[in-house]
Amino acid sequence: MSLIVALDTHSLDAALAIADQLDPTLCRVKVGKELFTYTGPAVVQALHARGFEVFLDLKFHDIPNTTAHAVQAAADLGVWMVNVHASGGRQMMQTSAARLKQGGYATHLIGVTVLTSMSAEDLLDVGITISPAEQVVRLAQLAYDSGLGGVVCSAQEAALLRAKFGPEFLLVTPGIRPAGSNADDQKRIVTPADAMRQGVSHMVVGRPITQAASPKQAVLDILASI
Ligand SMILES: O=c1ccn([C@@H]2O[C@H](COP(=O)(O)O)[C@@H](O)[C@H]2O)c(=O)[nH]1
Repeated sequence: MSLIVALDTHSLDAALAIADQLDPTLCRVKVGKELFTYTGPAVVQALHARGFEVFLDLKFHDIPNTTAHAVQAAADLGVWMVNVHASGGRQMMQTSAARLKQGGYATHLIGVTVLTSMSAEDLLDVGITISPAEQVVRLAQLAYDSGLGGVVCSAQEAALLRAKFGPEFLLVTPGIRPAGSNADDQKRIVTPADAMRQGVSHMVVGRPITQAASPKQAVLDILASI
């Protein structure tokens, strides 16, 4: 199991101020839509220069051709991991996975299942009448069949997916909250220790680390708790 710190900040300087308190041998970092939209590839290059492996969390969701080219563009930046929305469908995921394979890229491609900010009620609003866990399994199966190496899900669904897809399938889980910390906008939350027990491969933690008085100590505390 490894830790990924979500650097959700509004500038290169703000992101690097946090990254410079972290140890690339203890965690990876995640660059998401906010930071990447402000900085572009410069932040990825700066993080690589500091020795971090980067998960570029842009959650691509478009027609197959566009998505596959975007995935390749991410891989050309040398990122460790990139993702697409599994709800973009089989052809979109297959085309993207094939592009990485043909290009010989080492970048991991994973599929977002159901956002950890969504509950059963939220799914109903968008016309999905099954539970979050059932929808996660459905989309994870599609991602698996389409040749992706793993999924983004909540650790609440991790044990189910681990049993179904085996030890190599990557289970990347945001919505991690150390006991007693604020859930913020996350709805399917799990503590680091429980996530570990459920068999996740990578846990993603943002605000509990980036907004801590000492991000470095917050990382150490999470690692000590698992
Ligand atoms: O289902 C998902 C997919 C992605 N995320 C991203 O993870 C981090 C979580 O940050 P916290 O501050 O720990 O809540 C954030 O960058 C999200 O964009 C997610 O939360 N859920």
